[in-house]
Amino acid sequence: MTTWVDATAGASGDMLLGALLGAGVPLEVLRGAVEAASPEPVTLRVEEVRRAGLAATRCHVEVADSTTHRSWRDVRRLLVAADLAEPVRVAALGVFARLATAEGAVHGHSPDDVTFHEVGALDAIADVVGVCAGLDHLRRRHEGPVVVSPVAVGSGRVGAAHGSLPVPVPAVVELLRGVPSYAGPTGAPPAELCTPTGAALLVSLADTWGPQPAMGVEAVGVGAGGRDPATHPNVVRLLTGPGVPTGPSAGPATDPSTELVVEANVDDLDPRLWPGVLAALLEAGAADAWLTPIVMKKGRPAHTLSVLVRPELAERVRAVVVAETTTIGLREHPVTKRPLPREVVEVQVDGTRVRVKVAQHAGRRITAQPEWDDVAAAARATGRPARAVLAQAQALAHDLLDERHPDP
Ligand SMILES: O=C([S-])c1cc(C(=O)S)c[n+]([C@@H]2O[C@H](COP(=O)(O)O)[C@@H](O)[C@H]2O)c1
Ligand code: NI
Repeated sequence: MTTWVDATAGASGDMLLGALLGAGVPLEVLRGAVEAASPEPVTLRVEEVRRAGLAATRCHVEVADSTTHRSWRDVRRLLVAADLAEPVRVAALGVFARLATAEGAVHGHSPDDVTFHEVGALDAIADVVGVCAGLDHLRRRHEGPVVVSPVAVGSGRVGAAHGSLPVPVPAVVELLRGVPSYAGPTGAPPAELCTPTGAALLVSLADTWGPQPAMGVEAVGVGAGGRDPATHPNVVRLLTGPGVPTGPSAGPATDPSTELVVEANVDDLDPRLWPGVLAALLEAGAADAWLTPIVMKKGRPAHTLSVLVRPELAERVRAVVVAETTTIGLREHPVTKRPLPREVVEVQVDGTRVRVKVAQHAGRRITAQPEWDDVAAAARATGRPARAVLAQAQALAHDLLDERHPDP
């Protein structure tokens, strides 16, 4: 599943929240994460609005007036202690680390000494945690890359704590180093189109940058900004749907695609580190990562580490292999991947959600495999044996799909 974020009218935290809601993320997912991370009450209020004639979703982040200034250390402590799903916590920490590094660079401080005021108030915590939770929700159902368009940053000047700042504001310039950005829609009045929080979210979420890739769009979210200039719709759009291979083999999403296998033979890594290496590679976007025991040159017992990855995510995988193992070189070869058509459905086993991956061949359902992490969680929650949960989830998925698409 591909996600494309259209930031050609700019981006801010609340615009991204609106886009995620419009693309089908339940408000409760965002509220749950925001409430878990906020030290003071925060309300998310949703309103259907128009921007230059386009229907859009406005997410208002409402917080009580507060004079509390929080440093990056304070925000980090809040996020580490919050009752958040681990991937959401890691993503939110990454976004705030980028903000702190950018603010530190601009003001000449170390990131740890950065005090957020405008950028670090409660609404920014809500924006960051809410967007990370919303994207995590989409990705749990559908793995796949996030592609972000070139970012419109705006022009002119904006009032901030330091007086009037030039647009793009200095923190945005730092955050968007090396990624495509430009002033924005022709004829747009001078304004700040991309805020530091919006920029930090975009660079953290993006796997790659560019125009909409070939994809079969299914869900569309249109997130409204606060202003409504007549020159262009002040919105972020978020599109999701299956990626479609292009080029000579273009066809449906399940056509063969070319991926890379990145490999290294390693004989000198503490074996207790391997499980963490494999987990970090999957976290970085690898489709699979595995070890094969081998006997290497000089009769040394060793492992071949193999990682299957889409080309656009290969750079992240290379960085993880080099950082997490002792290898000083990599081998790579292209492979053809032939995925069967599949979808993920959700069933409830004794009130606990279990995702089931259902694959087809020649137009018929051939497997329905519950996600093991969900089965283990449901077994823990219910006290039932995991194999009973697994069998029930499988049967429920077949029942659900029989109702939806009865076999001819
Ligand atoms: O508060 C600070 S230090 C601050 C720095 C900068 C720099 O670019 S440096 C910019 N701003 C402005 O604050 C508001 C709020 O930003 P959010 O990301 O929290 O929405 C925005 O106008 C920034 O340009 C503040
Ligand atoms: Ni600043």
